[in-house]
Amino acid sequence: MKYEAVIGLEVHIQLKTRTKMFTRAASGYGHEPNTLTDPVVLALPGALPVLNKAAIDQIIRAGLLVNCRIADECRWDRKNYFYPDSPKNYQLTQQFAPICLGGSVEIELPGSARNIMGEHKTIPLNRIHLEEDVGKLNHFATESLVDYNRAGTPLMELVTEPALASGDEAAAFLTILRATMQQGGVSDCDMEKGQMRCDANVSIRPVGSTTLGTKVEMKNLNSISYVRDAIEHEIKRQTALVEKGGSVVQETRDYDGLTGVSQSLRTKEDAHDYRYFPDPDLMPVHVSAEWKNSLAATLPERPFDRQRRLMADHNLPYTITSVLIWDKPLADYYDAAVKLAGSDAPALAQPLGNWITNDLLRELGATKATFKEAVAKIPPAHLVALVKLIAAGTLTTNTAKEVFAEMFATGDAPEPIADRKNLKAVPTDANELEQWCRDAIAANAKAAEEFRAGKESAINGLKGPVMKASKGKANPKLVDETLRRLLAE
Ligand SMILES: Nc1ncnc2c1ncn2[C@@H]1O[C@H](COP(=O)(O)OP(=O)(O)OP(=O)(O)O)[C@@H](O)[C@H]1O
Ligand SMILES: [Mg+2]
Ligand SMILES: [Mg+2]
Repeated sequence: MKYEAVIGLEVHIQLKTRTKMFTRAASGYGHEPNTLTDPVVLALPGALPVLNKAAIDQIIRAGLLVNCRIADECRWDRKNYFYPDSPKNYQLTQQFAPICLGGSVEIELPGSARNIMGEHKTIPLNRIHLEEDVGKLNHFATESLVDYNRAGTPLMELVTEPALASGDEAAAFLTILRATMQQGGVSDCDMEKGQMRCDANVSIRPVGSTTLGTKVEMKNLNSISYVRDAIEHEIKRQTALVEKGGSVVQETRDYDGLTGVSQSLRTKEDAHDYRYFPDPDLMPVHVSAEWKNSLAATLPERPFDRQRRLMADHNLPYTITSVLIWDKPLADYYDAAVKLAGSDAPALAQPLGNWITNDLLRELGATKATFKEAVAKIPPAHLVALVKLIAAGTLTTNTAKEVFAEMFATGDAPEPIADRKNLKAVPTDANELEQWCRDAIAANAKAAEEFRAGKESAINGLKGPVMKASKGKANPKLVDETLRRLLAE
């Protein structure tokens, strides 16, 4: 029998807010242990929570970015359990009335080659709710110490429907989700800092079956490639088990990304009973249409929407757009440049894309400069000016590269650089140019003949001698035009 995998993800993302969810204590990472605390975070007797509106703003923005319906009202529940990372023995969450309902995420699967767009699929979501993060246990040789700095940080939990089919799909999902939330300013989603964490639920079923198999939840997956590996590993483990006549037991497993080995953490028998109940200290939150709309107005274009627009409006190839859309400042730079190109945009849109995704990024990599520093050196207007000089034939691709390097080094505009380095094609006397062209045709009768017979590339054999006669200073565009005119005579 053939089996297929069914996967559902639970993704926790820390929301970017200045302070914690129910108190004024600061949110942050990398501080001295237990310095970002106060009586509310530590759950000292008598401390009462006060909701941070910024956390609700952020989760509404997150929900709108992934097409959720925003509930008119959401409420708070206590999820009760004892563990030393939680100072108050319960976690505030939204079990029964979450703020974001449904929704979907568009993913792109890997294409057949790097330069070919992969298939797009829509993954339905179940909900997104808000909860508070817990503290962190640090284990040493003989003791464990708890750091409550993370406790109380606003944390969204996004839950997908069981609708993904492979580790690759899960990786594609997390990749676009991370970019969308980063670009929307919802979170930095740095997985190494624990700002984005994922649990993967995996089951298998016979191909064609519509009922779900028993799921296993894989926890502690702290990179996208570990999620992909853990899922593939778990699909193999379950398939082998079932093929041997065994059956999958519902359990939580821990996957070690370094060794690629998983082990059972707990099975269904000791599954938690969290004794959820409404929190008596917090009021329900009402979300008005005005509140929602004002947040919707602050959202950026989503990456795949942007890609479709760039391809449709500027005829950009997939290879260029698939570099731009993952990096908002880079794509914004491109948009700014095209806007400045004005009526020349149709001709310059693609060269601009090439210069940004090839030359600018190469220079960034080579100099280890930040993008901000690069933009300070080469503002979009300077790049547009450079591309215009090439289009006009004043610079050749080669001389433009030299100018570009100097632009990056000095922050100067291209024109003065081309002047002082004497790189501009010199406006040649039309008669002189025509004479050089006539000489080249006469001296290379064979190439001329071939061109006239339809061999387009033969004209290059005539351009060389003309450029040589001009000592490299002739305007290549004019040379091309003049040669064609004379050859047509
Ligand atoms: N049979 C199944 N096979 C694969 N995935 C499943 C299956 N049934 C449910 N899932 C997925 O498991 C996840 C369940 O997450 P949810 O947060 O609702 O519950 P939970 O894991 O029990 O709760 P907790 O937040 O306490 O871990 C969802 O992503 C869902 O799509
Ligand atoms: Mg969950
Ligand atoms: Mg779970």
